[in-house]
Amino acid sequence: MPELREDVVVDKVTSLLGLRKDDAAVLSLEETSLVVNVDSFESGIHLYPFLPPRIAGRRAAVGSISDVLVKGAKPLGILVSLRVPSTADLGFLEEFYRGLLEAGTRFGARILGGDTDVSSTCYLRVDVVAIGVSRGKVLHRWGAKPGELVAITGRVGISSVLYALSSGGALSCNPGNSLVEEYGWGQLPEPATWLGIKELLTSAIDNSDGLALSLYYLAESSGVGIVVEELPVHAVAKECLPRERLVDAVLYASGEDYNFIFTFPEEAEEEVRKTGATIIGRVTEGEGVFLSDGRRVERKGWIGGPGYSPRL
Ligand SMILES: Nc1ncnc2c1ncn2[C@@H]1O[C@H](COP(=O)(O)OP(=O)(O)OP(=O)(O)O)[C@@H](O)[C@H]1O
Ligand SMILES: Cc1ncc(C[n+]2csc(CCOP(=O)(O)O)c2C)c(N)n1
Ligand SMILES: [Mg+2]
Repeated sequence: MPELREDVVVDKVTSLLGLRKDDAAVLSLEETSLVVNVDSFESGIHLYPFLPPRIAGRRAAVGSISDVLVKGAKPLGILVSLRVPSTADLGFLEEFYRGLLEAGTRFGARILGGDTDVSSTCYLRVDVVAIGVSRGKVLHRWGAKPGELVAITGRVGISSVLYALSSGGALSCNPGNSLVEEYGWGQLPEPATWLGIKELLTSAIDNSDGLALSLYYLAESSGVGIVVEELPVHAVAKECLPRERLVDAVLYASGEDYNFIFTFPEEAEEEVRKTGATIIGRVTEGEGVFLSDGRRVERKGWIGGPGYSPRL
Protein backbone atom coordinates (compact mmCIF):
# COMPACT_ATOMS: atom_id res chain seq x y z
CA MET A 1 0.00 0.00 0.00
CA PRO A 2 1.39 3.43 -0.91
CA GLU A 3 1.70 5.78 2.05
CA LEU A 4 -0.88 8.51 2.48
CA ARG A 5 0.15 12.00 1.34
CA GLU A 6 -1.20 15.47 2.11
CA ASP A 7 -2.13 16.23 -1.52
CA VAL A 8 -4.16 13.01 -1.86
CA VAL A 9 -6.00 13.62 1.43
CA VAL A 10 -6.72 17.31 0.70
CA ASP A 11 -8.04 16.46 -2.80
CA LYS A 12 -10.21 13.64 -1.42
CA VAL A 13 -11.63 15.64 1.49
CA THR A 14 -12.30 18.85 -0.47
CA SER A 15 -14.02 16.95 -3.26
CA LEU A 16 -16.12 15.01 -0.71
CA LEU A 17 -17.19 18.32 0.84
CA GLY A 18 -17.54 20.17 -2.46
CA LEU A 19 -15.03 22.80 -1.21
CA ARG A 20 -13.09 24.97 -3.64
CA LYS A 21 -9.47 25.01 -2.43
CA ASP A 22 -8.27 28.39 -1.21
CA ASP A 23 -5.99 29.89 1.46
CA ALA A 24 -8.78 30.52 3.98
CA ALA A 25 -12.56 30.19 4.29
CA VAL A 26 -14.88 33.17 3.74
CA LEU A 27 -18.18 33.77 5.52
CA SER A 28 -20.08 36.67 3.96
CA LEU A 29 -21.97 38.79 6.44
CA GLU A 30 -23.82 41.96 5.44
CA GLU A 31 -21.20 44.60 4.65
CA THR A 32 -18.18 42.54 5.60
CA SER A 33 -16.68 39.08 5.22
CA LEU A 34 -15.27 36.98 8.01
CA VAL A 35 -12.12 35.15 6.87
CA VAL A 36 -10.99 32.13 8.91
CA ASN A 37 -8.05 29.73 8.67
CA VAL A 38 -6.55 26.89 10.69
CA ASP A 39 -3.00 25.61 10.30
CA SER A 40 -1.08 23.00 12.29
CA PHE A 41 2.55 22.94 13.34
CA GLU A 42 4.37 20.07 14.97
CA SER A 43 7.94 19.97 16.17
CA GLY A 44 9.96 17.71 13.87
CA ILE A 45 7.53 18.10 10.95
CA HIS A 46 6.76 21.81 10.62
CA LEU A 47 8.99 23.34 13.27
CA TYR A 48 12.73 22.70 13.10
CA PRO A 49 13.82 21.42 16.53
CA PHE A 50 16.75 23.89 16.45
CA LEU A 51 14.43 26.93 16.38
CA PRO A 52 14.46 29.01 19.57
CA PRO A 53 10.97 28.66 21.13
CA ARG A 54 10.19 32.35 20.54
CA ILE A 55 10.80 31.92 16.78
CA ALA A 56 8.74 28.70 16.73
CA GLY A 57 5.81 30.54 18.33
CA ARG A 58 6.13 33.46 15.95
CA ARG A 59 6.33 31.10 12.96
CA ALA A 60 3.13 29.28 13.96
CA ALA A 61 1.18 32.53 14.36
CA VAL A 62 2.56 34.05 11.15
CA GLY A 63 1.79 30.87 9.16
CA SER A 64 -1.88 30.99 10.03
CA ILE A 65 -2.31 34.78 9.94
CA SER A 66 -0.70 34.82 6.49
CA ASP A 67 -3.61 32.86 4.95
CA VAL A 68 -6.13 35.37 6.33
CA LEU A 69 -4.20 38.50 5.36
CA VAL A 70 -3.47 37.28 1.82
CA LYS A 71 -7.21 37.19 1.17
CA GLY A 72 -7.45 40.90 1.90
CA ALA A 73 -8.77 40.56 5.45
CA LYS A 74 -7.50 42.52 8.43
CA PRO A 75 -6.35 39.97 11.03
CA LEU A 76 -8.30 40.35 14.29
CA GLY A 77 -7.39 37.41 16.50
CA ILE A 78 -6.01 33.92 16.88
CA LEU A 79 -7.02 30.86 18.91
CA VAL A 80 -4.16 28.58 19.96
CA SER A 81 -4.66 24.87 20.55
CA LEU A 82 -1.57 23.44 22.20
CA ARG A 83 -0.37 19.91 22.90
CA VAL A 84 2.79 20.00 24.99
CA PRO A 85 5.08 17.17 26.03
CA SER A 86 5.22 16.85 29.81
CA THR A 87 9.01 17.23 29.59
CA ALA A 88 8.67 20.88 28.44
CA ASP A 89 9.16 23.58 31.06
CA LEU A 90 7.31 26.79 31.76
CA GLY A 91 10.27 28.88 30.57
CA PHE A 92 9.88 27.25 27.14
CA LEU A 93 6.18 28.08 27.08
CA GLU A 94 6.82 31.67 28.13
CA GLU A 95 9.20 32.13 25.19
CA PHE A 96 6.84 30.33 22.78
CA TYR A 97 4.03 32.70 23.80
CA ARG A 98 6.31 35.71 23.48
CA GLY A 99 6.71 34.65 19.83
CA LEU A 100 2.96 34.22 19.33
CA LEU A 101 2.34 37.61 20.94
CA GLU A 102 4.93 39.48 18.89
CA ALA A 103 3.42 38.08 15.67
CA GLY A 104 -0.06 39.00 16.90
CA THR A 105 1.11 42.54 17.68
CA ARG A 106 2.73 43.06 14.28
CA PHE A 107 -0.31 41.87 12.35
CA GLY A 108 -2.99 43.27 14.66
CA ALA A 109 -4.28 39.92 15.95
CA ARG A 110 -5.09 39.40 19.65
CA ILE A 111 -4.68 35.97 21.22
CA LEU A 112 -8.32 35.26 22.00
CA GLY A 113 -7.78 31.97 23.83
CA GLY A 114 -7.16 28.35 22.96
CA ASP A 115 -6.98 24.85 24.35
CA THR A 116 -4.22 22.93 26.12
CA ASP A 117 -3.28 19.31 26.48
CA VAL A 118 -0.18 17.88 28.17
CA SER A 119 1.01 14.41 27.30
CA SER A 120 4.01 12.24 28.07
CA THR A 121 3.87 10.71 24.59
CA CYS A 122 3.82 13.68 22.20
CA TYR A 123 5.96 16.29 20.51
CA LEU A 124 5.03 19.95 20.74
CA ARG A 125 2.06 20.59 18.47
CA VAL A 126 0.15 23.80 17.94
CA ASP A 127 -2.97 24.41 15.85
CA VAL A 128 -3.60 28.09 15.21
CA VAL A 129 -6.99 29.43 14.09
CA ALA A 130 -6.72 32.93 12.62
CA ILE A 131 -9.73 35.19 12.17
CA GLY A 132 -9.89 38.35 10.09
CA VAL A 133 -12.45 40.69 8.64
CA SER A 134 -12.62 42.14 5.14
CA ARG A 135 -14.47 45.19 3.96
CA GLY A 136 -14.54 45.39 0.17
CA LYS A 137 -12.83 42.84 -2.02
CA VAL A 138 -11.88 39.33 -0.87
CA LEU A 139 -9.03 37.86 -2.92
CA HIS A 140 -8.97 34.24 -4.05
CA ARG A 141 -6.55 31.88 -5.79
CA TRP A 142 -8.83 32.28 -8.79
CA GLY A 143 -9.46 35.49 -10.77
CA ALA A 144 -6.17 35.96 -12.68
CA LYS A 145 -6.68 36.82 -16.38
CA PRO A 146 -4.38 36.49 -19.41
CA GLY A 147 -2.34 39.65 -20.01
CA GLU A 148 -2.14 40.60 -16.32
CA LEU A 149 1.10 40.94 -14.38
CA VAL A 150 2.28 38.66 -11.55
CA ALA A 151 4.13 40.08 -8.53
CA ILE A 152 5.61 38.84 -5.27
CA THR A 153 6.33 40.43 -1.89
CA GLY A 154 9.77 40.26 -0.27
CA ARG A 155 12.53 37.93 -1.39
CA VAL A 156 12.56 34.15 -1.91
CA GLY A 157 15.08 31.64 -0.60
CA ILE A 158 15.55 31.99 3.17
CA SER A 159 13.56 28.83 3.90
CA SER A 160 15.47 27.05 1.09
CA VAL A 161 18.67 27.73 3.04
CA LEU A 162 17.25 26.41 6.33
CA TYR A 163 15.89 23.36 4.55
CA ALA A 164 19.30 22.64 2.98
CA LEU A 165 20.89 23.09 6.41
CA SER A 166 18.41 20.73 8.09
CA SER A 167 18.85 18.07 5.39
CA GLY A 168 22.58 17.99 6.02
CA GLY A 169 23.51 19.85 2.82
CA ALA A 170 26.87 21.61 2.65
CA LEU A 171 26.42 25.39 2.76
CA SER A 172 28.97 27.87 1.50
CA CYS A 173 28.18 30.28 4.35
CA ASN A 174 27.67 30.43 8.07
CA PRO A 175 24.03 31.47 8.57
CA GLY A 176 23.66 33.43 11.79
CA ASN A 177 20.85 34.38 14.13
CA SER A 178 19.56 37.13 11.87
CA LEU A 179 18.69 34.49 9.25
CA VAL A 180 16.53 32.59 11.75
CA GLU A 181 14.95 35.89 12.91
CA GLU A 182 13.95 36.84 9.36
CA TYR A 183 12.81 33.27 8.58
CA GLY A 184 10.51 33.48 11.62
CA TRP A 185 8.77 36.55 10.24
CA GLY A 186 8.28 35.30 6.69
CA GLN A 187 8.08 37.63 3.68
CA LEU A 188 4.54 38.92 4.21
CA PRO A 189 3.69 42.53 3.41
CA GLU A 190 2.69 44.96 6.16
CA PRO A 191 -1.11 44.75 6.58
CA ALA A 192 -1.73 48.47 5.86
CA THR A 193 0.32 48.31 2.63
CA TRP A 194 -1.38 45.12 1.45
CA LEU A 195 -4.91 46.22 2.33
CA GLY A 196 -4.10 49.53 0.60
CA ILE A 197 -3.63 47.85 -2.81
CA LYS A 198 -5.99 44.87 -2.56
CA GLU A 199 -8.80 46.53 -4.56
CA LEU A 200 -6.41 46.68 -7.56
CA LEU A 201 -5.64 42.95 -7.48
CA THR A 202 -7.38 40.03 -9.20
CA SER A 203 -6.00 36.96 -7.32
CA ALA A 204 -3.53 36.07 -4.57
CA ILE A 205 -1.93 33.13 -2.74
CA ASP A 206 0.73 32.87 -0.05
CA ASN A 207 3.89 30.87 -0.63
CA SER A 208 3.56 28.17 2.03
CA ASP A 209 4.38 25.15 -0.15
CA GLY A 210 7.14 26.56 -2.39
CA LEU A 211 7.19 29.16 -5.15
CA ALA A 212 6.63 26.71 -8.03
CA LEU A 213 3.69 24.93 -6.41
CA SER A 214 2.11 28.22 -5.29
CA LEU A 215 2.29 29.53 -8.88
CA TYR A 216 0.71 26.28 -10.11
CA TYR A 217 -2.10 26.52 -7.52
CA LEU A 218 -2.89 30.08 -8.56
CA ALA A 219 -2.66 29.29 -12.30
CA GLU A 220 -4.78 26.12 -12.06
CA SER A 221 -7.41 27.75 -9.88
CA SER A 222 -7.67 30.68 -12.33
CA GLY A 223 -7.54 28.48 -15.47
CA VAL A 224 -4.50 30.32 -16.89
CA GLY A 225 -0.77 29.88 -17.43
CA ILE A 226 2.10 31.91 -15.94
CA VAL A 227 5.46 32.91 -17.41
CA VAL A 228 8.14 33.81 -14.84
CA GLU A 229 10.68 36.36 -16.07
CA GLU A 230 12.47 37.37 -12.88
CA LEU A 231 12.95 36.10 -9.33
CA PRO A 232 13.84 38.28 -6.34
CA VAL A 233 16.28 35.84 -4.75
CA HIS A 234 17.30 36.61 -1.15
CA ALA A 235 20.96 37.58 -0.71
CA VAL A 236 21.38 34.84 1.91
CA ALA A 237 20.30 32.19 -0.60
CA LYS A 238 22.79 33.51 -3.17
CA GLU A 239 25.53 33.39 -0.58
CA CYS A 240 24.73 30.01 0.96
CA LEU A 241 23.47 27.79 -1.86
CA PRO A 242 25.60 26.40 -4.69
CA ARG A 243 25.05 28.48 -7.84
CA GLU A 244 23.98 25.54 -9.98
CA ARG A 245 21.25 24.59 -7.47
CA LEU A 246 20.08 28.11 -6.58
CA VAL A 247 17.13 28.51 -8.98
CA ASP A 248 15.81 25.01 -8.24
CA ALA A 249 16.12 25.57 -4.47
CA VAL A 250 14.22 28.84 -4.72
CA LEU A 251 11.50 27.41 -6.99
CA TYR A 252 10.98 24.05 -5.31
CA ALA A 253 12.16 24.30 -1.67
CA SER A 254 10.97 27.72 -0.49
CA GLY A 255 7.82 26.48 1.22
CA GLU A 256 7.99 28.66 4.30
CA ASP A 257 8.87 32.03 2.87
CA TYR A 258 5.22 33.14 3.02
CA ASN A 259 5.66 35.62 0.18
CA PHE A 260 2.35 36.87 -1.22
CA ILE A 261 2.04 36.10 -4.96
CA PHE A 262 -0.64 38.09 -6.75
CA THR A 263 -1.96 39.29 -10.12
CA PHE A 264 -3.28 42.61 -11.40
CA PRO A 265 -3.95 44.46 -14.67
CA GLU A 266 -1.14 46.55 -16.22
CA GLU A 267 -2.78 49.84 -15.18
CA ALA A 268 -2.02 49.01 -11.53
CA GLU A 269 1.71 48.46 -12.12
CA GLU A 270 2.88 51.78 -10.68
CA GLU A 271 0.81 51.45 -7.47
CA VAL A 272 2.05 47.89 -6.98
CA ARG A 273 5.70 48.86 -7.54
CA LYS A 274 5.38 51.60 -4.88
CA THR A 275 4.78 48.89 -2.26
CA GLY A 276 8.21 47.37 -2.93
CA ALA A 277 6.81 44.18 -4.50
CA THR A 278 8.67 42.71 -7.49
CA ILE A 279 6.94 42.01 -10.79
CA ILE A 280 8.00 38.47 -11.65
CA GLY A 281 6.06 37.70 -14.80
CA ARG A 282 2.82 37.57 -16.72
CA VAL A 283 -0.44 35.64 -16.85
CA THR A 284 -0.97 33.81 -20.15
CA GLU A 285 -3.68 31.85 -21.94
CA GLY A 286 -3.44 28.08 -21.59
CA GLU A 287 -1.95 26.21 -18.65
CA GLY A 288 1.32 25.57 -16.85
CA VAL A 289 4.12 27.62 -15.34
CA PHE A 290 7.10 28.43 -17.58
CA LEU A 291 10.37 30.32 -17.37
CA SER A 292 10.98 33.05 -19.97
CA ASP A 293 13.37 30.74 -21.87
CA GLY A 294 10.46 28.36 -22.47
CA ARG A 295 11.43 25.75 -19.87
CA ARG A 296 8.47 24.31 -17.97
CA VAL A 297 8.61 24.75 -14.19
CA GLU A 298 7.98 21.42 -12.46
CA ARG A 299 4.82 20.98 -10.38
CA LYS A 300 6.83 20.25 -7.29
CA GLY A 301 6.90 21.56 -3.72
CA TRP A 302 6.16 20.78 -0.08
CA ILE A 303 3.71 17.87 0.37
CA GLY A 304 2.92 16.70 3.91
CA GLY A 305 4.14 13.09 4.20
CA PRO A 306 6.84 12.78 1.53
CA GLY A 307 8.21 16.33 2.05
CA TYR A 308 9.49 18.23 -1.00
CA SER A 309 8.36 16.18 -3.98
CA PRO A 310 6.18 16.31 -7.13
CA ARG A 311 2.46 17.03 -6.65
CA LEU A 312 0.24 14.11 -7.71
N1 LIG B 1 -8.95 18.25 6.64
C1 LIG B 1 -9.55 19.15 5.86
N2 LIG B 1 -10.89 19.26 5.87
C2 LIG B 1 -11.51 20.17 5.07
N3 LIG B 1 -10.87 20.99 4.24
C3 LIG B 1 -9.53 20.91 4.18
C4 LIG B 1 -8.80 19.99 4.99
N4 LIG B 1 -7.49 20.15 4.73
C5 LIG B 1 -7.40 21.13 3.81
N5 LIG B 1 -8.62 21.60 3.47
C6 LIG B 1 -8.92 22.66 2.51
O1 LIG B 1 -8.08 22.48 1.37
C7 LIG B 1 -7.62 23.71 0.87
C8 LIG B 1 -6.09 23.72 0.82
O2 LIG B 1 -5.58 23.61 2.13
P1 LIG B 1 -4.03 23.70 2.43
O3 LIG B 1 -3.85 23.49 3.90
O4 LIG B 1 -3.31 22.84 1.47
O5 LIG B 1 -3.73 25.19 2.01
P2 LIG B 1 -3.05 26.36 2.83
O6 LIG B 1 -3.57 26.39 4.22
O7 LIG B 1 -3.15 27.59 2.00
O8 LIG B 1 -1.56 25.90 2.81
P3 LIG B 1 -0.62 25.67 4.08
O9 LIG B 1 -1.32 24.69 4.97
O10 LIG B 1 0.61 25.12 3.45
O11 LIG B 1 -0.48 27.03 4.68
C9 LIG B 1 -8.20 24.79 1.76
O12 LIG B 1 -9.35 25.30 1.13
C10 LIG B 1 -8.56 24.04 3.05
O13 LIG B 1 -9.64 24.63 3.74
C1 LIG C 1 11.32 19.64 10.96
C2 LIG C 1 10.99 20.38 9.72
N1 LIG C 1 11.02 19.72 8.54
C3 LIG C 1 10.67 20.36 7.40
C4 LIG C 1 10.31 21.67 7.43
C5 LIG C 1 9.91 22.34 6.13
N2 LIG C 1 8.46 22.58 6.08
C6 LIG C 1 7.64 22.21 7.05
S1 LIG C 1 6.04 22.70 6.77
C7 LIG C 1 6.41 23.38 5.29
C8 LIG C 1 5.40 24.03 4.40
C9 LIG C 1 3.98 24.20 4.91
O1 LIG C 1 3.46 23.04 5.49
P1 LIG C 1 1.89 22.75 5.58
O2 LIG C 1 1.42 22.65 4.15
O3 LIG C 1 1.72 21.47 6.33
O4 LIG C 1 1.28 23.92 6.28
C10 LIG C 1 7.79 23.22 5.06
C11 LIG C 1 8.50 23.72 3.86
C12 LIG C 1 10.29 22.31 8.69
N3 LIG C 1 9.94 23.60 8.83
N4 LIG C 1 10.64 21.66 9.83
MG1 LIG D 1 -3.37 24.74 5.55
